[in-house]
Amino acid sequence: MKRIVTQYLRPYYGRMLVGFAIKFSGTCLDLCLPWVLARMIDVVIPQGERRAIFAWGLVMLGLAAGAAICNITANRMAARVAAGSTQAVRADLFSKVMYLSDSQSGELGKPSLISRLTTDTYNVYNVIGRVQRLGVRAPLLLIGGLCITMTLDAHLACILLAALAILAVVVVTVSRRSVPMYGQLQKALDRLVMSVRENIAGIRVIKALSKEDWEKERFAGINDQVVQREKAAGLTMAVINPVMNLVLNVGLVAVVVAGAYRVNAGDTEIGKILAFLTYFTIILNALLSISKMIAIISRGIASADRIEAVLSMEDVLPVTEEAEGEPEGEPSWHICFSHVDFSYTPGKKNLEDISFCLKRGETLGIVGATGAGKSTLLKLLLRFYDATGGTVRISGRDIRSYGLTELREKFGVVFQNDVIFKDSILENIRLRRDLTPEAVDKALKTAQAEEFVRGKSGELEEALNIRGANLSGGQKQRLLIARALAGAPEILILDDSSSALDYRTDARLRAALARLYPGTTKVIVAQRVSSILHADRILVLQNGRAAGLGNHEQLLADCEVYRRIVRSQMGA
Ligand SMILES: Nc1ncnc2c1ncn2[C@@H]1O[C@H](COP(=O)(O)OP(=O)(O)OP(=O)(O)O)[C@@H](O)[C@H]1O
Repeated sequence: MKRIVTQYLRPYYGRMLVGFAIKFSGTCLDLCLPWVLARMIDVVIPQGERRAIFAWGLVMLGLAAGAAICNITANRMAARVAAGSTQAVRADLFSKVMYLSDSQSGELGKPSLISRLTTDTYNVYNVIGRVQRLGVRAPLLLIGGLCITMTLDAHLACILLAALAILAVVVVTVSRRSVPMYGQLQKALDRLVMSVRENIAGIRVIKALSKEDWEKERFAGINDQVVQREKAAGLTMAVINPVMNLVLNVGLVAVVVAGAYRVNAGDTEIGKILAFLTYFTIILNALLSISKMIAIISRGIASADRIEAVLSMEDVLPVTEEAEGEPEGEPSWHICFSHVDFSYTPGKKNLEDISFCLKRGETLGIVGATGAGKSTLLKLLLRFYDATGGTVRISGRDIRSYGLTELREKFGVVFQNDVIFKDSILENIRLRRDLTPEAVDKALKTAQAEEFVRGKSGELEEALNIRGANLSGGQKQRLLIARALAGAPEILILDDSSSALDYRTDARLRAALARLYPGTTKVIVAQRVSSILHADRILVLQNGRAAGLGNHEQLLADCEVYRRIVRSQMGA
């Protein structure tokens, strides 16, 4: 919570101080009202002077109106501060999430990141608002009310103190039990979000394998856990209100009975008893508000800690100077991997001693069995991860010496199962970039997407469904390739992204790429040998190691793994 208070609330310190002062004034006015009422009944009305009664009536009206104006003003200021500061927290958290490395977001988990951005920021909003609205008011009503009741009638105040003690014990006991319960509930909700996300994303697979019942059972288990925890927390909290009402009513009866005796004995007056009853209600409600505030604060602190854990994550991909004494790479090579090793987890090398270089405009094809490390190699090139050994260079410079934005601007990328947004075809290609219509047309033409885009309605403005649900697999791939090409990238990366194209379209795509983007260096991962057959260099990966590097003919002559792949796909 420290960072929220010192960083995000700092711009609002002044406004919050003014808000607290206004709230303080409004609460003081509220506290004066019952005292003035007592004076009216005990002193002013018995004197029978109309003007005095009228004047005191006006005082009461003024107090009530002043209190209302102050409280409304302070509450509105509080709402603005809570909304403004939470907006800043959410914006920073969102941009931090955008820049987290793959390993960091994998460690936290996507569902947890989603709840940090949604539920947790909402909890923080609630705390900031609630503390401003009640942080001054409730304690002031409690302490101020107690002081006034002491001066009104110390004997009756003892009844109030006894009721307060009982209520304090109940509130503390219940809060101690319920606060950890809400923590547990939040964790169960995280699991629920994760399950929903997985199920919705994989709904087709679930249907295809007729696993609906199994998934329903699994979901019911998680749902049940949420319900149990909600119930446990709810049932515990359910004690507070009825006990509070019971204590309040018994206390009021005791005050009325004791008060009646004292009025009869001439020790006090009716007005004071009436004022006392009002203070009694005010004080017990203040205590209840404080207990609720404590519950909201503890939930908010847990949420703020989860948010701060993300915000304070170290940058694991810092930009470095070129290492001292390290020879600059040969700038005539556009991309150069030199003895690159990489492990996702210590102890197991997922890539080992990978070396290859490409000139500007050349094409590298990468083939290998599933899990051989093809996508991992691309992730190192894009610097989603840093190599654990060796160097990756672009234009002779270690990629770690580029700023991440500068580096990634060089690329046009299509990953496996990339995302189509719920937007028009044009926006899906442009992605808020400042592209000329000619660049978009050229990309569409190269990606062989023009005919189906124009064929659909002739309009690039046509809206697409979320995840491109109204497109076929091949159409989606062509659109994604057009998106990657539209920015005229220095390097084009295609990760198994023409697999859904028929052979003729795939061949036309390769020919157009060579003709229209001759200066773009292409790195193409493909399961189909035909897609990379004509590449200047082909890297054959096997269990993270290079089993062969060369063009098609060289590999056919020298590389048994490649020969096997070709034989299995194209026959002898
Ligand atoms: N985030 C990750 N954390 C840990 N291990 C991973 C991670 N991603 C991939 N791996 C492992 O690294 C190895 C290489 O994976 P990679 O995705 O690079 O294979 P690939 O050749 O692209 O496979 P495919 O053709 O199936 O896409 C695999 O053994 C995989 O289990």
